[in-house]
Amino acid sequence: MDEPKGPGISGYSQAVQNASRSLQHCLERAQEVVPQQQHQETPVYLGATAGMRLLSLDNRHVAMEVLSAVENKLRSSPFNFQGARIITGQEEGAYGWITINYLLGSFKQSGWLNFLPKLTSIKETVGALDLGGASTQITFVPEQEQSESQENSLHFRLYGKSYNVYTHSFLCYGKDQALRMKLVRDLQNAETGRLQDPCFHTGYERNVSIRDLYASPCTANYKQSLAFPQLHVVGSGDYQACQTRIEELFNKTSCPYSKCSFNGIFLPPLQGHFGAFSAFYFVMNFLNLSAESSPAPLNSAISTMKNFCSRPWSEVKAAYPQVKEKYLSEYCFSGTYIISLLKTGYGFSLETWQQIQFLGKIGSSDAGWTLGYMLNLTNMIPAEQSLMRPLSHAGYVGLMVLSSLVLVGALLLGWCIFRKPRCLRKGIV
Ligand SMILES: Nc1nc2c(ncn2[C@@H]2O[C@H](COP(=O)(O)OP(=O)(O)OP(=O)(O)O)[C@@H](O)[C@H]2O)c(=O)[nH]1
Repeated sequence: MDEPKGPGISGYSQAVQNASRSLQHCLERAQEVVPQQQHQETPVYLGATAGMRLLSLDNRHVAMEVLSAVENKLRSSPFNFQGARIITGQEEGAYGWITINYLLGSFKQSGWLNFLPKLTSIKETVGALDLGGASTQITFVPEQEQSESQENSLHFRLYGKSYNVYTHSFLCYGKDQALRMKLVRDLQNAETGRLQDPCFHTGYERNVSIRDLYASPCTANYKQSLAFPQLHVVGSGDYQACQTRIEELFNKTSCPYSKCSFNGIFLPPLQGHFGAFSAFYFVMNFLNLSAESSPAPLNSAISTMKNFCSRPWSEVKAAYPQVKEKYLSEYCFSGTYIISLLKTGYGFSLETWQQIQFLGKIGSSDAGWTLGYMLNLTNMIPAEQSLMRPLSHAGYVGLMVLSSLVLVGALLLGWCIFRKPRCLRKGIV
């Protein structure tokens, strides 16, 4: 779910209306895709993510109202509605990891092997990097089984194999909330309502309501009374300066563990390949930095960003008339944020950057937490590997013929024994 607007009845009712509209759209689409005779038996679950976690922190009552409005709508749909809830950051990380490894066939060493040769030639599971609007998750199987931080460790038993998984969800570090956090930090030194921002293109201007900016729990701590009600953001298109400001969001000063990502959060050494999806993919794909076979090296990603951020807004707008202005205007910030998060936040190096693959879909399925959520709720992934290997078509036909022969033989034997004792005497059997 996209993040809700800040407090104030109008902001919240707007959020409820938006949620209701998106849901209506989803339901209409689902009714087209699922054959009508299967509507009643098709289970529907709703999981809400960090936008709703933030709303719940800010105003639990309103968050529950939003959920119950959504529930009512789903209950009146023709589908078999099973429940709506806000999932935790840990769950979001875990389900994203389950989704991509399920689709890549890492649990059973089969699946969409031909679609992603780089990731699917790997025998181990693949780590998951998810970037939303309000939170971001990193999940992978570290080399060391013992975790220094229990709150970051999960244990799964899937298809007869045990997995000790590291996961962390950074609330407020989704790209929309990160932009808000950057803006309120920039505002701390501002004397007027005009802010020069290197993360937007030159010639780009945007007004941001100060009230909205401080409305999120991610920015509330920075709240100060300002003489102006609006912030006037003016782009200056400078990747390096933008990166410097973004990096201030990652506090690397103290770490109570042997190794941390940022803000004192434990992070074991990065291990193996990673699939990066959701906004990681939307942004890197737009910037042509997501090629499946060989994603651009970190250095070329940085030069692409330098070049892109320095382009005047009028030129960018003219070059991409089909892209929504909200997304287009923020690609400079978002691309820079992604590089900083991966490099400075998580510590990907020039070498380990090459282990990341930006994924939109795997086969025909979206990479994201939702499939993993459904697989879990519908018990589609067994804890133990089935002892019987599934039969091939030829094996199945052979088995059917053999069973038929045994059945006929048994009937014949029964008939001989109970009805025609002379069969035995004549030595038929
Ligand atoms: N460029 C681009 N951005 C998109 C698109 N769809 C969504 N986004 C943005 O990508 C970010 C992630 O969106 P979602 O994947 O819906 O994630 P979310 O529900 O906000 O995730 P949480 O933070 O966990 O709540 C948000 O900032 C969206 O505004 C798209 O088609 N193109």
